[in-house]
Amino acid sequence: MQVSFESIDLSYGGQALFRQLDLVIPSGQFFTLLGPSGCGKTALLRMLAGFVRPDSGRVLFGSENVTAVPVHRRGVGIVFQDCALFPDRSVLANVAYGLLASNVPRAEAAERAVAMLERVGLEALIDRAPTALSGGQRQRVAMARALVIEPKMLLLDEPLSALDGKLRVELRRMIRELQIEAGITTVFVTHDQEEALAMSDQIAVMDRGQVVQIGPPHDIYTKPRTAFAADFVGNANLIPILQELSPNSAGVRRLKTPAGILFSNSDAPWMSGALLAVRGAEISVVDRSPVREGELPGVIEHVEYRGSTVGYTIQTAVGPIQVETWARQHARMRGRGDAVVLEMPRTAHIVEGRAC
Ligand SMILES: Nc1ncnc2c1ncn2[C@@H]1O[C@H](COP(=O)(O)OP(=O)(O)OP(=O)(O)O)[C@@H](O)[C@H]1O
Repeated sequence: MQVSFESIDLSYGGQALFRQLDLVIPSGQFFTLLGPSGCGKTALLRMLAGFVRPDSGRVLFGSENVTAVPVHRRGVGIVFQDCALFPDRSVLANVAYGLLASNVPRAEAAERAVAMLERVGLEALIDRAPTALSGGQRQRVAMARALVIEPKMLLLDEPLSALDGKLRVELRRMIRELQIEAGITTVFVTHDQEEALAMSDQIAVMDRGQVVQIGPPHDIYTKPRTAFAADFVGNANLIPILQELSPNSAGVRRLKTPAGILFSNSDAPWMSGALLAVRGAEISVVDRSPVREGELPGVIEHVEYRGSTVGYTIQTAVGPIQVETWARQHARMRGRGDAVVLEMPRTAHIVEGRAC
């Protein structure tokens, strides 16, 4: 089912959060609202659930206007960060609850709840109370409870943020598999860019009540439109562009920056105030002199060994540049104070100004 927001206005205490916001979430997609705290992602999700009504504008499920339809009549499954399970009922009773509330016969409700609990790997724990489960297990119960009612849409409000590293990765995979199996339109709220990139069909990047870019993860990462999107999704180095010069003989764009001439294959237009967004993982650290076009000299200020990668902060004429290199076993690690040259990638993308 396609979901749309049409000309939404919403203010809190006289402060406008959304002004004429339009957004379409295509049917069957895993669609992520990604942005920093306070940008309005939860408010949009709550509008879909029916907990919040816009001051004006419409929320549509398919072609049906649901703006005034209450929560319990919207037919959506919701998973919150804190699960919100009934603590005094068993896992099975928690999952069967929604079915019984919509008058599914008891035996059928139990059968469907058990099948769903098997699907999330909890069949051995159906008699336990939620208080006797781990955080990850509780989120599995919450997913089972949301999906067992065969909702029209699944809403996920930072469901993984209370969990730690490995478990998060395991659960995000399970959630994505369940979503693909059910083919259900899913709206996922997160401020974690890696989670958004790993799970989504499409990501809407939000900044202060506005959707600044929508696209598949690869497009958002490789072709951010604004400095905000480039920096929020994947921590780009942002370098001011003073002027565009004539391309080199291979047709690669040449951009004048305060630290010399850099290259870019970006198809985005250059305009005053534009920045060059360069991913740290695409920069090579080399020893070379003299420095050529497309390179930046610098001095290593900070080194972070991270196991599979090494992060360097390198001071240059355009300020500190973050670089991430693979830490292969025999690769030479450089040290603080080393003078180096940065080979800047042609994949650097031109973005509109204003960082986070
Ligand atoms: N019930 C409310 N009353 C007043 N202001 C509110 C209310 N709900 C949200 N806001 C404000 O609206 C803005 C957006 O809130 P929202 O919860 O949607 O942000 P968010 O992007 O989900 O952030 P977070 O990641 O911190 O949850 C915030 O500035 C918040 O303070």
